[in-house]
Amino acid sequence: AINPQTINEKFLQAQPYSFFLTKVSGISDKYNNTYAMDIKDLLSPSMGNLVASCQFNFMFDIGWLMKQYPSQFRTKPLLIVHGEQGASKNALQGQAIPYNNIKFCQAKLEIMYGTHHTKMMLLLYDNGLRIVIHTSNLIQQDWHQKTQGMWISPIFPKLSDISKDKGDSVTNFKRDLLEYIQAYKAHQLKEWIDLIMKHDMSSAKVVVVGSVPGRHVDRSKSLWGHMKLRKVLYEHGPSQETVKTWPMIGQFSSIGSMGPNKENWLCSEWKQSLGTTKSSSMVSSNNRLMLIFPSRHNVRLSLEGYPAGGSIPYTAKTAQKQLFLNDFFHLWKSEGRGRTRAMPHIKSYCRTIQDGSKAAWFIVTSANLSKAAWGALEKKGAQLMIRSYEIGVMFLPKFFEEGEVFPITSDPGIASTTNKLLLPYDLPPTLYDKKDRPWMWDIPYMDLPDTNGNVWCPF
Ligand SMILES: CC(C)c1cccc2c(O)c(C(=O)O)cnc12
Repeated sequence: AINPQTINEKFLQAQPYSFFLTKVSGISDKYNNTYAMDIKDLLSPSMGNLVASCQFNFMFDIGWLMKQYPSQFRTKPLLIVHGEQGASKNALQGQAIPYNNIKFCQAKLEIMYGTHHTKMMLLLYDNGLRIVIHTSNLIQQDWHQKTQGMWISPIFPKLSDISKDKGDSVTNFKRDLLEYIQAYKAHQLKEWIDLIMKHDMSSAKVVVVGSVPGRHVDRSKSLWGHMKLRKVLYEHGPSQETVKTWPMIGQFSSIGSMGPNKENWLCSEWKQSLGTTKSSSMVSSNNRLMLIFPSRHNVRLSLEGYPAGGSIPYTAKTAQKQLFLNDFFHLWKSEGRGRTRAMPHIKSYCRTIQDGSKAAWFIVTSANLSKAAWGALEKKGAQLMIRSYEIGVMFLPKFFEEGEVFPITSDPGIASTTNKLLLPYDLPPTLYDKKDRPWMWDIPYMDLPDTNGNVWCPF
């Protein structure tokens, strides 16, 4: 169906990638009726008869979240996995006082500046278990007028009790998901770990790419962050031959401090990981790295206006320390998806041929462009230091029987009649003009009004 009418038709149309954007209010329905889901769709009875759920996230509006569940599911057990401490932990728990079905699990954050960014739903139904890995906070504004991404798993059926099968897929999705959740070492997660173990995830076609805080050494160094990406590309990536001239693209909604020049981290270890190919991790430094990040005018002219920048927390202080990034910045443009004015909160990474017709791989993740999220090598590369919890999924052609590369498009009409992977933004990316500047959320913009006629005074 070109224009699916039901949630199930929408879900089926987006297979086998099952990569969706969130619904955006204020744009033509045609951009929301396909390859897009609202949170109410995800929690709808059409997706399954909910028995219990677990919500991993960073920001929560519990009252709003409960209203997104259909009324008959609002009393089902709900575990909230968060990273709050002290007073903000008490405030979060205070939000849930009216709901006796809600329990909490506090993810430990023992390294400074770490955050619990991971956004994931575990949805237990009477006939199986569904996993959603996404980029939206559980607050109304994150599902209103932003570009957000999600991967929705099929319903994984229960393993038959006598089954000796581990129920994993060729991408080791189940092993990696379990390893990620076990890394929390939280007793509140034990029942969900046991549930995951009891389900057959052999149909999962994506690879988990997660980050867990710590100083990871030896075998653990390649379990997380950009070193996991490097390992996956070394084992399952494109051949050096195929992609040697192909640029790498990073797209994100915040940026960390990465040293005074590109050789400190961005174009050394991080770019080396993105540039890894099958059985070769020689860094082809002449490959272009393109960074898609909203400019000041992208934000000003967005559906939300300057307030969209409240979710794009790049500070002038950090920007000032890394002006080399200005050569890499490209505008947020999503005409194909009708979302040029829906500011990105999605984070995605890929490697594509210059004309944007093919991709060697694609990742949707909670991870912004930061050492905290992807990790930084220390002790002469012997350890990978990660500050935050993150999770994303990687799409590799070989696991979708697509040969070595994906045909890609950013036009839903083309995607619905072909088997192309539908990207969230237009390709090739558009370089900033000379006078364009990246959005910074902590400086005033008084010279030009935004969509709503307002200026921005962040003091
Ligand atoms: C500076 C921090 C607190 C911040 C501000 C605004 C939006 C943020 C956000 O959306 C995330 C996230 O989604 O993980 C994480 N930190 C965010």
